[in-house]
Amino acid sequence: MSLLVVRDLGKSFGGLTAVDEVSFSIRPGELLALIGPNGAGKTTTFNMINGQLRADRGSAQLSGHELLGLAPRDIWRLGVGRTFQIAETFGSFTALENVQMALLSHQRRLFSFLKPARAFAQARAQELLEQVGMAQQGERACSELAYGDVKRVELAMALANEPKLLLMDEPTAGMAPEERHALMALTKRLVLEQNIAVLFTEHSMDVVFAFADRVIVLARGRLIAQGTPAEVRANRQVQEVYFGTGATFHADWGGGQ
Ligand SMILES: Nc1ncnc2c1ncn2[C@@H]1O[C@H](COP(=O)(O)OP(=O)(O)OP(=O)(O)O)[C@@H](O)[C@H]1O
Repeated sequence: MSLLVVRDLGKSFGGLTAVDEVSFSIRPGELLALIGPNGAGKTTTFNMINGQLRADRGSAQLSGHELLGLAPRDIWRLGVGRTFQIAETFGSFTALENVQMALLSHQRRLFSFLKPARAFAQARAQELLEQVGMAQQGERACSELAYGDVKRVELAMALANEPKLLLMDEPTAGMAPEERHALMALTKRLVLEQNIAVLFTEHSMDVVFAFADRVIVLARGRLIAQGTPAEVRANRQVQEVYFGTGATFHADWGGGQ
């Protein structure tokens, strides 16, 4: 049973069709990678689903609820979460405080200083930090943490919203290969345990081939292939689209799984 069903999604900017009749679906517990060369329409697709960008055509239904046309906050409340980067201004806050803020915001009690809300958030924040393997570092300022650990805190913050669907835009950008794999292995374990569906974009093909359950491929706004990582890797049209565009794709071509 699909959680998110996207049908004939479309968006144009002036004369440019950025996303053209794109259809796909995701099941709970599934990691679906959205890949494609630069300018393929990945970010535009993401932003239509999370409400930041108005779609021109199509539909995106979460358990039968139409998302298109809703404000980002209402989409978030329906259970569509996203990883967001800890802004520099919050770097001075501890890991625990950052997760607490995400929790209080989820409960619509942001900056509530009522004792019960604070106590609840503190206990739950600690639990979330444990889930991402950061229980011992809760009192450290995020600005002092290693990059991979900041990413773990950001994952805990995304989970605070108890999402049904998690949108991750290049979750491993800027990370070293071992760090990338550790973060994605953790993400995979948590989403399976919590039955969350994940849609992620990723330029690193080794991550895609190692962790995605299924892959959809966009090129110039159109969905040109979908299937298992092995099917997509063997797809001639996909190989043609990527040829000469990304050294990463070719370098890591055989390195996944
Ligand atoms: N606000 C905008 N106004 C005009 N054109 C836009 C706008 N946003 C995106 N585009 C164009 O739409 C197309 C798809 O862009 P998009 O950012 O969705 O691609 P992408 O697959 O996410 O690329 P990348 O991998 O480089 O991030 C591109 O040609 C881009 O230039």
